[in-house]
Amino acid sequence: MVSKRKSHGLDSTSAPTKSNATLDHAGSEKCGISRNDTLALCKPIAIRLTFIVSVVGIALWCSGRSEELITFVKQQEVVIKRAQTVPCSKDYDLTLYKGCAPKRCGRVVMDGLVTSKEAEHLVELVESALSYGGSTGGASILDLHSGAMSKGNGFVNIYSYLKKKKLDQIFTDDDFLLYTQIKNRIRQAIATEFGILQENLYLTKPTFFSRMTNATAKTIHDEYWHVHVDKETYGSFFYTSLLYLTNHNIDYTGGRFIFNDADANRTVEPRTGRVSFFTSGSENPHFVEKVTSGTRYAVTVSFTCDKDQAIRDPTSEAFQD
Ligand SMILES: O=C(O)CCC(=O)C(=O)O
Ligand SMILES: [Fe+2]
Repeated sequence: MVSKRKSHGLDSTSAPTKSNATLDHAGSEKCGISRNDTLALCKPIAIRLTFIVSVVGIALWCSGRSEELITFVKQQEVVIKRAQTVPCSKDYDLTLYKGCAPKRCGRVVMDGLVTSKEAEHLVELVESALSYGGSTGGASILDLHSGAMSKGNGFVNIYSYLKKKKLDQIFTDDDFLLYTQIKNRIRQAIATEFGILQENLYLTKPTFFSRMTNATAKTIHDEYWHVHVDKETYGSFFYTSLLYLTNHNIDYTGGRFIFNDADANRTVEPRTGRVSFFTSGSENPHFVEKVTSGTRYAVTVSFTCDKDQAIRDPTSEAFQD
């Protein structure tokens, strides 16, 4: 998606100059005719190209999307809080979910919620799980709650997989406790920032670790770079949070998180321990830029206002099922 949108950008800005230059050159060489004739021949092509470029430009303008790239938070910065309010979509039922659905929408980035040590511990945890699996393509997930883990071109249940292979379960009670403590800190921060009671916010599924690389996608599950709206993609989400476990431009290149706003693309550059959270409706369409080298780790932890969509905190009970 990134590359697609970027190529649109080229079409609408630099393409006219580029195309005309190519035409001048290739046209006269190929035709083997005089410069005047070449100009006459190339004119209709140039007109056609100008037309195509204008249509693409108008289409972009009509879609209300711009190619401008604004850095919302840089990797090197340490931010206590950076917030942006955006007008809410109509995706929320404020009557049914009074006191929880957002009356004010937006996005917030905080660096003080999770320590580097905690983030590093989570990387070890996900790495040890994925050593038993991992996607053949560029995106692997591990869902602590359901046990779903990418393996090859599909998924296995990590808990039953280890049991079947008579291997020790790799997560301890302390690992689950750490996950729950972090989840509670994020839930508190979301509740404070959006002016709601944290008791009304429930953890919902899927909640998963992700590992992204530049490996060629083998299935649709590897294509993490498409613009999407979490409320549409996952159904139950009201508030999405992302905890970054590694650093953009240090541990990997590419892989920035991008809000695809009407006036610009706004990037959040991942940093170890950085938490980014936002309302999950269509006011916050987003995608992850393709990773170009290295490995990107993150955790998606999301919340719903719908009690029926609540899940319990993952615990070692998962092994017993
Ligand atoms: O990892 C990220 O930065 C974003 C992931 C995402 O968009 C999602 O889990 O829905
Ligand atoms: Fe998302």
